[in-house]
Amino acid sequence: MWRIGRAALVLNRRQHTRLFSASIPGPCIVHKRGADILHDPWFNKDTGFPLTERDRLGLRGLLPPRIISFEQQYERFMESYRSLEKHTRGAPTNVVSLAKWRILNRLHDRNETLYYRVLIDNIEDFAPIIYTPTVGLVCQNYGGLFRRPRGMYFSAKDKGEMMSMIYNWPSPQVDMIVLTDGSRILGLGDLGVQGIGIPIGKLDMYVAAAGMNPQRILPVMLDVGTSNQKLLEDRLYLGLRQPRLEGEEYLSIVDEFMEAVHTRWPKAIVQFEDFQMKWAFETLHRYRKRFCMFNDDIQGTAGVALAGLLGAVRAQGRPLSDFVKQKIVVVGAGSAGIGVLTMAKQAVSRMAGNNEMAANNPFWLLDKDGLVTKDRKNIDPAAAPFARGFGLGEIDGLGEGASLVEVIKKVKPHVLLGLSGVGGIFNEEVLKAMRESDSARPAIFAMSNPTANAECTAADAFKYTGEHIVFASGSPFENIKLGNGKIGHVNQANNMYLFPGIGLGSLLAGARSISDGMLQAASEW
Ligand SMILES: NC(=O)c1ccc[n+]([C@@H]2O[C@H](COP(=O)([O-])OP(=O)(O)OC[C@H]3O[C@@H](n4cnc5c(N)ncnc54)[C@H](O)[C@@H]3O)[C@@H](O)[C@H]2O)c1
Ligand SMILES: O=C(O)C[C@H](O)C(=O)O
Ligand SMILES: [Mg+2]
Repeated sequence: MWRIGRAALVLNRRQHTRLFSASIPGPCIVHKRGADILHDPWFNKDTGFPLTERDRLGLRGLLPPRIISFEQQYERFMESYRSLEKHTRGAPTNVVSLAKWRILNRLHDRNETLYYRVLIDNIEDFAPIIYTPTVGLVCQNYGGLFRRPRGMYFSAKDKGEMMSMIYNWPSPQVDMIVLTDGSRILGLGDLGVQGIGIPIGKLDMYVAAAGMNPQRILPVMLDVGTSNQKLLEDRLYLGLRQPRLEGEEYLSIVDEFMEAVHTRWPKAIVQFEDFQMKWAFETLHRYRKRFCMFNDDIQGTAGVALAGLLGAVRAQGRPLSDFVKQKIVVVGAGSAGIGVLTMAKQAVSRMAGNNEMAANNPFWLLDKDGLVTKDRKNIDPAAAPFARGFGLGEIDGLGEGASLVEVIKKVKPHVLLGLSGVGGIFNEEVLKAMRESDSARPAIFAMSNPTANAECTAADAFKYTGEHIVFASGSPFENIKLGNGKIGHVNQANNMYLFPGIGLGSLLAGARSISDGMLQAASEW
């Protein structure tokens, strides 16, 4: 599926050129003059302005005399990027990644036309820099990296002001908004206002992969405080220095924002991103019938994971209808894990009929307290539908809180899927236990981000479970050389292969809401 995803990304590149060139400011009315144009990344062409435009727009004398074409500027940027790569070779990965992010971010802040052309043409190289995993590092260091504002910030201090604030955004039309409150950034936890890096990176993928007009996207941070004590004590922290709001006080901020944004742009699509679990489900339930919105961590992830689960059946050389016979162990019962199981259960019910599902529950769900069963005390209502202990398909000897190794040894699952946020929990013992899978090609999906939070590396999965596995991860890993010329192929199971299509499809269809059926269709496409 994800290879198709890449094809879709590449396909979009060609489409995108048409779309993008259609949407990027060609001959348009520019109401700015002189230095204001040079300082506006939407309109700036740097040294590419021809003499006629320099005269007409009051730029003569504000640029070096020589006119450098777009293509020459492109080559010049790529040369400086490749030179950076050469001169940082051997430096620590984080240092290199942040240096690459900085050179791309400077271009983004200066000349968006050139930036998106460069990004689209080099998407496989640059996605891991402007998106996962590097974007996680950027969010962690945002206080020191911040140079030029991008997007809008609505804070708890703006209560009652949002309806007027929304008109401060310079673009008359906004199609796509990615919104976060910074409460669960990737697997890095509460990063407060520094989480703005995620909406910016996600929207870059909308432009690069779906051809969205960069002048009609809007990254938004809802700064409702943070529970991250380290940030509250950090002198460079740019957000509200207060504990994170809770309860109705919190929801009133989100309510006011959603009202304000849809007053100005009634058809704007809002993607909720990286909200902590309780608000991820609550806000999805609260808004999905009133606005065109979705939660990417719950629904986008579910779509991508279902695509991968169906792809794993195909990779195991079995008919898709065998999906209902797949035994699937999911580690992580948060917004992502529950989202995946909910969609997978819908797919099984659709394929096999509800009574079959009850009889042979094919899912085992674990969280930080082990296997979730009906004996769990104070079970999370979201996890309850997946608690073991019902139906005839019970495998004896697996009680409440059973460990992952116990579950694998008893169940011999076809699929082991991680959305725990905890790096390395698919350790050698777990991965070796997967050798006993009932599948000739067990699937291991280490979907947590960023890389350090992946449940296992690709190398360990191939090394300990064997070279016949189907492997996918949330953050990119290189393919593995297995020796004798054989390659262990690594897929990327990331919702970036789904949300650009969901947003673009909803926009082009003029959808008033985003249904589960749309996400199912996207995952089966
Ligand atoms: N690949 C993707 O497209 C994608 C999409 C969404 C989320 N994610 C990643 O998934 C991870 C979780 O996201 P979330 O929103 O569900 O987080 P969350 O905090 O809502 O849930 C985490 C879950 O993992 C469980 N857990 C924690 N430690 C555990 C352990 N040692 N063993 C078993 N379970 C454990 C917790 O009990 C909780 O149920 C993050 O790293 C996130 O980046 C990846
Ligand atoms: O941001 C990503 O890379 C995927 C996902 O939305 C996540 O929260 O991990
Ligand atoms: Mg996310």
